[in-house]
Amino acid sequence: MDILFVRELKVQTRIGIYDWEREVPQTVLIDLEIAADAARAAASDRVNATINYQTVCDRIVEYLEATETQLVETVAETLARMVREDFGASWVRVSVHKPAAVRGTRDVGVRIERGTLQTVS
Ligand SMILES: Nc1nc2c(c(=O)[nH]1)N=C([C@H](O)[C@@H](O)CO)CN2
Repeated sequence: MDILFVRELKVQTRIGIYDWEREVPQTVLIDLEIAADAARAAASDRVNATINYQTVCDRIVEYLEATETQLVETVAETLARMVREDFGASWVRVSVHKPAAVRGTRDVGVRIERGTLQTVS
């Protein structure tokens, strides 16, 4: 199976386990890997034959800018469900990074995989 990817989509969202943390939006970075049939898309050279990664990014930004959550896990699960249910992906890997959220680190976060990645023999 082929993979569409998005690296370091930068979004402002209210996130954190402390009330003070969610008073102002902070930056999160989203990485996505989405199973998609690149050969089918290439055969027609039409974006409607595949998942439009611009549309996926727009949806994620719209959602996260409007929402408030405590955990990076909640964001990851929500985005994984969105990509699978709304965009028809059979498998997705989602990483949510919080840069500089913990002193002494570059970033912290979570990476999850949901669905089934079909391999072609
Ligand atoms: N497993 C998690 N641990 C923590 C999270 C989280 O989202 N998942 N969040 C925090 C704080 O919000 C942190 O980013 C700043 O202290 C701590 N632990």
